[in-house]
Amino acid sequence: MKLLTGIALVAYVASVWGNFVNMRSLQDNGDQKVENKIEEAIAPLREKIKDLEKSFTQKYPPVKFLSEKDRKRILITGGAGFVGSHLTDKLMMDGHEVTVVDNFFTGRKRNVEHWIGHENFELINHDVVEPLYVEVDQIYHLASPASPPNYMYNPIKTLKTNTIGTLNMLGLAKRVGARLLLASTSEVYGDPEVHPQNEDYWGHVNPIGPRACYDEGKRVAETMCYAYMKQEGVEVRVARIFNTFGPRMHMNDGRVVSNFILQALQGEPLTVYGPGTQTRAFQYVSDLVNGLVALMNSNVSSPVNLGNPEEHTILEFAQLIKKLVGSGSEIQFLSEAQDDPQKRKPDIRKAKLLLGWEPVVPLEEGLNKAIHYFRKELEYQANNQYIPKPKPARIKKGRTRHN
Ligand SMILES: O=C(O)[C@H]1O[C@H](OP(=O)(O)OP(=O)(O)OC[C@H]2O[C@@H](n3ccc(=O)[nH]c3=O)[C@H](O)[C@@H]2O)[C@H](O)[C@@H](O)[C@@H]1O
Repeated sequence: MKLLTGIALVAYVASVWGNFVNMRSLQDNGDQKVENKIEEAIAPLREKIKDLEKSFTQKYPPVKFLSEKDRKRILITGGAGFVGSHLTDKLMMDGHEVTVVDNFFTGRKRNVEHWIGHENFELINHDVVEPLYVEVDQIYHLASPASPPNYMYNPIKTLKTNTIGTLNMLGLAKRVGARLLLASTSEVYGDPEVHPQNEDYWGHVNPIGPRACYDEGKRVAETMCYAYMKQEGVEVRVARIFNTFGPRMHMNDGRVVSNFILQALQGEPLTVYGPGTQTRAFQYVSDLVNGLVALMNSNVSSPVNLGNPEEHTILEFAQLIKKLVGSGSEIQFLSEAQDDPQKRKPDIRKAKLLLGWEPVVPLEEGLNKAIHYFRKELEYQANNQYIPKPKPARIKKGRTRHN
């Protein structure tokens, strides 16, 4: 009896197992088919993703490989601005790790968007007036509006940026043992009584005039650098930057180069402030960037002028831009700007001697590049303007329309 029950039980289990196996294989077949179909459908998508990944990794400008020993972690404050973004390009292409900090007051994401996603690049939306905690080897401290209309727009903020902002960056340099380069300015010489201006000249600045927020802000920023150097042993570099121009200047920058080029391109009058006899010497942005990097990596801790000594009157400059653009614009004389420096030209003997640096881009070549850039910007603006489409008349069903 026991044997019979056992045989019946085995037979029952065998039949249940058989059914189960049959059902599983049917289900497996069904699942397999579904899986195959899904696989077929997503295969082209997989290919597309691969292509996208490829184009994504290929889209960055070429970056040198640097060994751990040579690769530096570099912070650029104001790195999304006009000069900062060109410096970002140079340091990224040289193979360093670059962190850009910008509050986007005058900087723009567009200036550095070609690096977003790169493993060596980081973009932080931050105002240097607040402390910052990052680990870096070098700090290029460029954060500050630089164009007179921009820095006069909110003088208190300009002062805070150049004083509290610089203190914060020096504090960071001290904490992490980084070297800091301050982007100072030819404006520390004010309306100069010495011509050309060398680094030993103490300047002639009106401390309560409209430019003072920037001029005095930068002067005290220099003072802070040397106080941190003497008291705390922070390594500092100070670049006194003279008038600089090039692509990525903001369309509304308000400085003379972008104003004249945009006015000439649009057939509007070129606005000369005063009689146009005041002089400036203009350097192309790539020359400045090379000078900044050379200074940072030198052993020169005292201030160094970086500029192009080719001097022109503003009127000559207006005529040159008109000629290069091929523009029929008039020249319009407006009232003189208050405390406008009457003569400015850098003495760059120190940079030549100690850094082996001098500008190499001729003025007309640089201007042609800037003209090309602004022409494209105007086209970009024209193509991206929002023009609202006329709304179709709303017809409500079931009701008579009264016109
Ligand atoms: O370009 C720069 O890097 C420098 O620009 C400014 O100094 P500024 O020389 O006054 O610069 P601009 O506003 O470009 O003016 C240059 C000259 O052109 C004149 N100008 C400006 C604009 C304009 O439409 N028309 C015009 O005649 C100004 O009155 C001034 O005499 C900043 O104050 C500096 O810190 C900065 O280093």
